[in-house]
Amino acid sequence: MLAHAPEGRTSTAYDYTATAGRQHGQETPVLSVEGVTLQYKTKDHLVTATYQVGFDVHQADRFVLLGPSGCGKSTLLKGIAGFMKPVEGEIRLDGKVVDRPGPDRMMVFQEFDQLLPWKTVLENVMFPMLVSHRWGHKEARERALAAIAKVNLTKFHDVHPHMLSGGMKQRVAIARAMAMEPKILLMDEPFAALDALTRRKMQEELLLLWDDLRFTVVFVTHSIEEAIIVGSRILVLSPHPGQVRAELNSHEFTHAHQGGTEFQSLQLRIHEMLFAEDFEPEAAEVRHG
Ligand SMILES: Nc1ncnc2c1ncn2[C@@H]1O[C@H](COP(=O)(O)OP(=O)(O)OP(=O)(O)O)[C@@H](O)[C@H]1O
Repeated sequence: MLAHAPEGRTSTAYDYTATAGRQHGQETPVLSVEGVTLQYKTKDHLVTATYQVGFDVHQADRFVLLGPSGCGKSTLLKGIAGFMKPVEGEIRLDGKVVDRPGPDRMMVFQEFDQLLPWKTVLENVMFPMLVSHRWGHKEARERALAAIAKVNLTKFHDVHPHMLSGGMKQRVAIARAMAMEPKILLMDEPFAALDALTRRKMQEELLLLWDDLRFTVVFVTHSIEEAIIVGSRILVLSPHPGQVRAELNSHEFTHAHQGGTEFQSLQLRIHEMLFAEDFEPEAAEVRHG
């Protein structure tokens, strides 16, 4: 079956479900989003960005929020990060309601200018560690150097961001976030502005890093292909305002499967879910919220 059925129910089509995501049993999720509606109040309008969205993210999930432009993916990340409070529902991290930002949730953005231009790579990676006061200078330096080595930038630790390519800057941003040992890494279309080859390389590197460290990540994208490759689980959101259409497992797909029959069927199926005007979610595919 294609979809993950939260209550143990099953659905039709493809069998992509027997995954780690399903073996958590009673384990408390790292992140739990329940019936979350997020709104923006502007001078003239009330914009509902997401409507009653619900999902659980477990330890070591690579959880992808996938949906068309404007469906509220970034807004959901802002809610998880604690920058926005839901008008309805609840977001919990390790069981505690999220009501403010914290160093346990580190964000990596699409923008290349998320690094401080006047600081070197090493100083950039050390910066949040020093600000958080969780580590002293010496330890922060050691941790930063280790994180920089993990993303293969040791030779560049002393240079300033303007000397780096877009992909290298993203690796620094990832190293900076990982060095903080967040409970959850939040990535908002981190590779969208990269050229196709660099994007693919970055996806591969992220998966290698995950193989090594098994961190928990929520990854936003509007690319179906990227969602299938990067994600172990995919939450498919409807167009604006974002509502859950399905929750799928895709942990076994890598770049090597691209173009294969199963990969293509999953791509097509997700495409239908995303864009069919008269989409009727199968009961077992819907994650209520
Ligand atoms: N600061 C804001 N004030 C008012 N409305 C906003 C604001 N930010 C986003 N919105 C609206 O909320 C909705 C969701 O936006 P959001 O950026 O979360 O979507 P998205 O799925 O991340 O889109 P994209 O893939 O294009 O980045 C959109 O209708 C958008 O216009």
